[in-house]
Amino acid sequence: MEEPKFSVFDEVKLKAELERCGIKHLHAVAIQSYLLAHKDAEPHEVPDLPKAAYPLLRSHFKSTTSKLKVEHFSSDGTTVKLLIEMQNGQSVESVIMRHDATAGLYAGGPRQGSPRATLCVSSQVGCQMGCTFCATGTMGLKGNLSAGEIVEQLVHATRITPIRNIVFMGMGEPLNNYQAVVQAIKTMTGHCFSVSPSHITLSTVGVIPRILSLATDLPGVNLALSLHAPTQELRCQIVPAARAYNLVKLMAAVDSYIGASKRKVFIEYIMIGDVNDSEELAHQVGALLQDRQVVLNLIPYNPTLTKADYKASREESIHSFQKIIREVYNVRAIVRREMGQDIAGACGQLAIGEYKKDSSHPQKASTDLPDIEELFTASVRKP
Ligand SMILES: C[S@@+](CC[C@H](N)C(=O)[O-])C[C@H]1O[C@@H](n2cnc3c(N)ncnc32)[C@H](O)[C@@H]1O
Ligand code: SF4
Repeated sequence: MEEPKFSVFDEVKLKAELERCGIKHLHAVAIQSYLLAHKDAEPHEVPDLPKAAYPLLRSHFKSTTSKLKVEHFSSDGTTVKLLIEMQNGQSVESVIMRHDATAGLYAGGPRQGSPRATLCVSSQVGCQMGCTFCATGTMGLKGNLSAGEIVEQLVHATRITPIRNIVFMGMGEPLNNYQAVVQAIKTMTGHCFSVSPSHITLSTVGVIPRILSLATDLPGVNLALSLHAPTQELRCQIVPAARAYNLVKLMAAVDSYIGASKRKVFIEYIMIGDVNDSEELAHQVGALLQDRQVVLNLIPYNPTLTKADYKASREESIHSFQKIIREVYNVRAIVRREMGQDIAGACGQLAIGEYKKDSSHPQKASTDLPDIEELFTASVRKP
């Protein structure tokens, strides 16, 4: 079998290989930048690159180790889902959401700055946490992505449209692939991509020991906690990982994170009809979150092919839940507008193969990409 190549967007590996050849670190950035701009470049085309690097890079010098296979467009033209195949044959999905059409996104806040897009990246193939409402959870864990493979999702997306915000809310639990995620974020915020740390949000189901190290390892990056229930008992029913990570300890970890990072934390709460959306639970959520530096995001449940017989909360239930939390407990609470549901590209709908929700929507091969305006209006223009 062919030896796997390392991704040149895995900065740590690239620098180590260059160092072995006695070549300076700064060339790593030159190589990455050139490959970002020139998909099919050759080593000798990179300006000022020492000749000694050519043989080393020739074997690794593909713009990406992964391939963009398919894009799906949402019918309203705001969302594009990318299917990306790794060199080992496994695939993940990433989703681009057009920022100026997005309300309630985390990183960078809604409608700020230029109309750039938000990219939702995957950190694992599948996920071992098994949340009862999540399509990715039904897959189990198939593998971890390398730092380079995580960054390459940004490379593919950037070739389609400039990306302003990145959310780790695709497939996988980022804190279960900690080293690779930390390394990937360092590369994304480094000289080649220059994404602002405050425009990156990492979402976790609550892996306590890693939450505690995040403030030190990724200062300036936003944290979102998928809470979904205000009591240990209910949380265990819908989020199996809660059995290992007790709610009292989890909230203590969030407090430590807020203290160390001096940043507010986003709390995600999926709204499942007749499961966790009663007024009584709204009071419990309010009581749990009041006096903490948090913003609550209520996420209407997106239909998935999980075993559980869930339905989305009714709109009235979501609004009375939100009202109680805001007005009785003075906690900031936002209802997140979901994008890309019709292409199974919304939160929790990402899955591969037989785990996938059917989507009979416009698809396109990876070659011949349209420009950005065409891309985002392609589906609405179709007859
Ligand atoms: C897919 S997860 C990935 C990040 C991380 N594993 C986590 O759970 O936070 C991103 C967000 O999607 C939410 N989610 C999962 N399944 C969902 C569904 N069916 N409908 C709405 N949101 C869902 C999760 O709760 C989480 O807040
Ligand atoms: S919600 Fe997050 S942690 Fe839970 S199964 Fe899905 S990806 Fe994994």
